[in-house]
Amino acid sequence: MTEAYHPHLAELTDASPLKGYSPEQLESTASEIRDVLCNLLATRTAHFASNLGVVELCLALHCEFDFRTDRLIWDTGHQIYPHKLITGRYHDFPTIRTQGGLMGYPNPAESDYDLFMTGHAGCSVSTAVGLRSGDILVGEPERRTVAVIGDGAFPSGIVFEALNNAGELEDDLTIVLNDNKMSICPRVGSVAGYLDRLRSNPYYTGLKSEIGKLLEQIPMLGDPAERFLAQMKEGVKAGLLGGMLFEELNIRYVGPIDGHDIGLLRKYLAMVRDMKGPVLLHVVTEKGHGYKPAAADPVYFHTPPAFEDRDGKPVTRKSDGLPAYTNHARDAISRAMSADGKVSVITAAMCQGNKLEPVREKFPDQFFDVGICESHAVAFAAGQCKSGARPIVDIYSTFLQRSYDQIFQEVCLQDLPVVFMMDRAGLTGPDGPTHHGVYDIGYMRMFPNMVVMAPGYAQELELMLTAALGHDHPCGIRYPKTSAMQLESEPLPIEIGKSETIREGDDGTIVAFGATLENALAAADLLDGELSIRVVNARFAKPIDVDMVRQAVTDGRFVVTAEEHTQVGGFGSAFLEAAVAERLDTRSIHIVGLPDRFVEHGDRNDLLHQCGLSPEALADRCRQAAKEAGIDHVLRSSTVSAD
Ligand SMILES: Cc1ncc(C[n+]2csc(CCOP(=O)(O)OP(=O)(O)O)c2C)c(N)n1
Ligand SMILES: CC(=O)[C@@H](O)[C@H](O)COP(=O)(O)O
Ligand SMILES: [Mg+2]
Repeated sequence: MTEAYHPHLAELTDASPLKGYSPEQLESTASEIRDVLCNLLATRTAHFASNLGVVELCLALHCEFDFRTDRLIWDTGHQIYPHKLITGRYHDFPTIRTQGGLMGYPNPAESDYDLFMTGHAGCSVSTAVGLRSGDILVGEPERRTVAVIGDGAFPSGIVFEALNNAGELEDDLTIVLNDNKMSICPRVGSVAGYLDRLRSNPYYTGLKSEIGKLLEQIPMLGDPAERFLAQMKEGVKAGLLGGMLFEELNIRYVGPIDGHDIGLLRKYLAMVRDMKGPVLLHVVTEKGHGYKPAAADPVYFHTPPAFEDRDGKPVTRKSDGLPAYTNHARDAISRAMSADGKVSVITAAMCQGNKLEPVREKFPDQFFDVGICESHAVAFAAGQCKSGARPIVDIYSTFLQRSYDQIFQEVCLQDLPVVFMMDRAGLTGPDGPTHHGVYDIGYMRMFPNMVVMAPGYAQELELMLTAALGHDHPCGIRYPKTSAMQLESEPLPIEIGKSETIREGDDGTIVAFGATLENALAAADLLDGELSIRVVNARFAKPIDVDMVRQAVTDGRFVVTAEEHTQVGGFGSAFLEAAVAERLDTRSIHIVGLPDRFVEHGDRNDLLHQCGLSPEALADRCRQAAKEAGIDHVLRSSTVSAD
């Protein structure tokens, strides 16, 4: 990056100099930040529109607070780039979202300015209330606390749990609601409607204080009338001044104010900073502000593919490759909804990520976007199911973790046939540990009645969805963020609890669960001439195909299980449990999955290789297993070469 173009950013080893910047210098710094963001998107996919929208807010916050001691939590954390740029990470910024480089989310390991590594929406107010309470407990009440939460994250249920607590504790707290009318798609729900009404109120330019003064002048009459009038006055005041929802929860409401006017932001941040108790400052911003194409299409520019800007026109490099599993899932869901009007699809604010926009248009009555409210999404699906509908819950594996108790109580305990499409199951790559979906086999297979399956290739996904919709119990189907292999041969029909052998072999077996099948087949090809490897497409983690387990352990000399999931409690564990139940010799079983640690962000294929799941790594694991099993594969290869 050329520092000459970003002189202010280049000098900011921390944010403290900002307090001495003139308005002109702050505006220049804002321009430098936007220039860096555009440069980044020329190199790789990243969060773009959200970051463009908080540039002024970020600068104003760091002018009015000192976050070397004060507390700042950015909800979700995808809009953290300006914060990183002004807190000493400008020079490292080109490494963002690459392995070993900066994370694309807050990361305490990078800077004391980052307090929590986050990527899941909705928790900022809770952690901020906790930070404030903790600072008081440890005798550091001088530390101020700020949570910045977007209007998409705001309806998350946990936010109202936090407001409920904050209103009672009455600890000093600043909540900045960044309202840009957008989640990833346009925001949904009645909270969105309420915020629209608040936005329609005149900007907080002092007019409200005039109204307040006017109301105070209304004369009080006798007792009964006085009480009525007092209530009416409060009602009129709240109605005129807005924010009644918050004021009623004992959270002071201030706003809405223009979130791109640094001077105005500073004025009101200074005001709310010194107010007693919890205060919500409603800030109105434009997602994508400062780059016209992003402001015009903030959905596309939420995390756009890398693009070159040519005279204000973004030109994206053409993406090649086979359609992603997500495309096949969307098409299968669409066909299922077309075939049966009782089939619904429920997304939790990920219509774009789930590629469901065409489904939303084609089946408006069967499509439900509940916002970033995954717990509600699952309980809502259970309710639909109970009524005889057939809901498909289309939620990323990692975000579905938020619904753990509803999957247990509202779905599995009731044995309701909800279908869970767990997208992004596996390593998501640059998004890193907050987004890797690597625990779902573990958390889903523990519940009685649940079926857990995974397609190993494109055609299998629709077969599995059809089987799930025809199954009268809960089902989870997991698939990763990658293109889907096309299988040349005709797939076997799906039979619950049955696997399929894709390739025969005598020395050992790779049992692949899900999309790892592609690399397992490639590994077997690499071993041709050395080892004869059988490859099984497991299809089910629960119920696991016990006959397959028995055959794999007894026919060959070793078994390698492969899954894009933590080794702890995943498919390999299920395989072992079945082998033990069958009293098989488990010494020949090798489990390949993710290690019991948080896998960092990076290129997905690099991470797969480092975790032993690339074709090369799986082939090496088979060589090691063969050696342990006493198969002298080197001899075999020399035998082969002797022919
Ligand atoms: C629990 C959870 N569900 C879904 C997501 C996916 N997600 C990331 S950002 C986003 C939209 C956030 O909207 P908002 O809070 O308004 O922030 P903005 O991008 O508008 O600044 C969503 C749905 C997530 N990060 N966490
Ligand atoms: C911040 C967030 O959670 C989303 O923007 C997420 O990064 C989207 O992931 P995909 O790009 O895989 O849809
Ligand atoms: Mg928003």
